[in-house]
Amino acid sequence: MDKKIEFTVDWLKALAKNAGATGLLVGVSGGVDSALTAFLIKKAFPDHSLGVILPCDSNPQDREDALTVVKAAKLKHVEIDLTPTFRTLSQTVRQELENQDEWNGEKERLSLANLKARLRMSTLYLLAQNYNYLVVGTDNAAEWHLGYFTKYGDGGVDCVPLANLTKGEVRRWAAYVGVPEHIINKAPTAGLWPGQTDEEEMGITYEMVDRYLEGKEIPEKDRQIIERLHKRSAHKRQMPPKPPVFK
Ligand SMILES: Nc1ncnc2c1ncn2[C@@H]1O[C@H](COP(=O)(O)OP(=O)(O)OC[C@H]2O[C@@H]([n+]3cccc(C(=O)O)c3)[C@H](O)[C@@H]2O)[C@@H](O)[C@H]1O
Ligand SMILES: Nc1ncnc2c1ncn2[C@@H]1O[C@H](COP(=O)(O)OP(=O)(O)OP(=O)(O)O)[C@@H](O)[C@H]1O
Ligand SMILES: [Mg+2]
Repeated sequence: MDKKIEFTVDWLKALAKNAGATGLLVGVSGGVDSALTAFLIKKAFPDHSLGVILPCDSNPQDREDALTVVKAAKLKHVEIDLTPTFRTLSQTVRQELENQDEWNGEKERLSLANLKARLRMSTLYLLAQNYNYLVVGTDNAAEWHLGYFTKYGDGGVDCVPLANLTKGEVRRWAAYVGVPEHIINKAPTAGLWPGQTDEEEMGITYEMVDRYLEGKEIPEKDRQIIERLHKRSAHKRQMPPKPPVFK
């Protein structure tokens, strides 16, 4: 594991160097994926790495956990509360569409959740240019394969160092580098609405997705869920399509 971690840290260093960037930053949520990423960027750039805590109508415990992570990683951090921005923008759009009787209440939870992820992305890029850093993503292999991320939200990043790691591997690497145990054992959540958990929303457990990605046998119904989510999210793993040249 030591060698694999070193390989990933070297990869991050080379990526930044080739881009002319002087360091790396990551949004730190209090979950294990960003915790591991926080430790990796600190290893890559001990003096030029930044953790960014971005509460957005969030559970206050997430902020506490994020502070625990940056402290454990000895990572410099900034905190920017996006709650007022989120409320202003969402209420402005909602009011305008309600005036035209076009606000889709059924889509409200998801559309506003994705807005939170995209406000975080915009904030991370503002900071990235300020510091001349790259934005490091936190998607693991399961999230990447299923498309369980917001397009141009948490999916809008400069690199995805954990994209080959199953959730189990993320937890093992996290334990190895020193992420606090209660962060590793938390139920994975996007934290986009109260009570949200990844496994409930995806309709499948990480254990099953990991087994599938490792080429092991899984029940047929789970395989179907994975393949349906993978197919449906193909557009998120590609550049936007353009029409063929008209002749
Ligand atoms: N075939 C296609 N070709 C090109 N574009 C296509 C498309 N189908 C949809 N689209 C576009 O994509 C949009 C839908 O994609 P998107 O906006 O991502 O939205 P969607 O996939 O519906 O939702 C994002 C999911 O990721 C989860 N999430 C988000 C953020 C963080 C985390 C976490 O684990 O922390 C999880 C979130 O809870 C939710 O389940 C559509 O509104 C449309 O604009
Ligand atoms: N409150 C937040 N502050 C800063 N970044 C955040 C916040 N919430 C989410 N993010 C960013 O969005 C990413 C996607 O969240 P995701 O839930 O997949 O990862 P995680 O919280 O690190 O781990 P887990 O999946 O186990 O909850 C986070 O890793 C982080 O980079
Ligand atoms: Mg999370």
